[in-house]
Amino acid sequence: MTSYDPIERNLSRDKGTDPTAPFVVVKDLVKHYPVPGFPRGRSVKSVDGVSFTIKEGEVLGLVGESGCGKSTIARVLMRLTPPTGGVATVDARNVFAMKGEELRRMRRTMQLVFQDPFAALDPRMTIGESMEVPLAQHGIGHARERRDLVLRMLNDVGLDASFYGRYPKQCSGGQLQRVVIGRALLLKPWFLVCDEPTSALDASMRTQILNLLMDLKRRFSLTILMISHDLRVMRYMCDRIAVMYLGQIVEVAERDELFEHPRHPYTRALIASSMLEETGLNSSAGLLKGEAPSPLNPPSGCRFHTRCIYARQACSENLQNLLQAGDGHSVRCQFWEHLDDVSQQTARSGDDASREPMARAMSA
Ligand SMILES: Nc1ncnc2c1ncn2[C@@H]1O[C@H](COP(=O)(O)OP(=O)(O)OP(=O)(O)O)[C@@H](O)[C@H]1O
Repeated sequence: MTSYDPIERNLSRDKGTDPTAPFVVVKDLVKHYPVPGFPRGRSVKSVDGVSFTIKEGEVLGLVGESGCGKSTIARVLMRLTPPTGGVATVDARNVFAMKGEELRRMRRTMQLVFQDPFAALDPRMTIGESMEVPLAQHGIGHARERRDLVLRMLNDVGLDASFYGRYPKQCSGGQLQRVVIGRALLLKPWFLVCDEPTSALDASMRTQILNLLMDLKRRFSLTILMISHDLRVMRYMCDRIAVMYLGQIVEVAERDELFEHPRHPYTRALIASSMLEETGLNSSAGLLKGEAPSPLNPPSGCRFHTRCIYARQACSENLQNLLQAGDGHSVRCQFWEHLDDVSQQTARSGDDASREPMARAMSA
């Protein structure tokens, strides 16, 4: 067993990496799940050509409706399931090419925090035992040292030493999420992927856990990919936000830029929906036409065109690329520059009641 060196992480980060390069680079990521019983080539296109970067110390948000592929990106990045295509590098190391000892070390530096802390912990093990498992798996410290590290980490995540001997059923959801976050941080990761870390918690707990994550990010110098369907979480936590729709990113921008000048109709609908929800109005009324199409057979052209109130004929015909829209803003909509005019006309005309809530929310 090697003794645990808390600065080992920083030493290995310094080896020959360009400090100005993005820390995480994901390029053309594809994950298709074959459908059993269907002819070859028929597959669920869960992630279909996703690219993004994350700077060191940055929190990038990934937001979109349920089923758009957010968790799949997390699982592929963590090597829990193989990609169908694309490249991902973390600290200039090709994550998908790693094998053996290199892969084992990579797993230590990239950690995933899941949505449901109850499912993430073994109910038969005490909190202390569960937290010590990854330390033992990675050969960190002796039994006594591991116990000390866990007790220190419990304190770091705001729990007292009595939690060491408790079982999960003796803890609340918020306390268990603190345990799960602490367990991930014990391995001193560089990169934390948080997949809906607060969606199983009530509103007051949610804020506490988000505050804790922000505090730990600073203290542990973390780079974070924050996954959520909740734009309020994104606004609170993230430096930049990528919006996903049906396996693709439709817009990426700095947080304030995204909320103040959303350029993709889907982002606009999501923001309007979130604002209506906050004011207690029916958040789904009139904002998006119909249901999201199946990822088994995504629409041609712009995938959002079947639900877009601004869609034109060309939207179903042309393959959409992510275009630079200025100010570090990228958008996958060829008509984005006209959208402000169109929303104003829609708000003025008032001829379609179903569009009014969106127009009102947009101009608020
Ligand atoms: N193992 C699998 N086999 C087949 N299809 C899958 C598999 N895992 C996910 N999918 C499909 O891939 C699509 C994306 O799922 P994913 O869980 O990544 O979405 P999500 O945005 O994270 O949604 P949620 O927030 O509900 O988890 C969905 O249509 C889902 O049914």
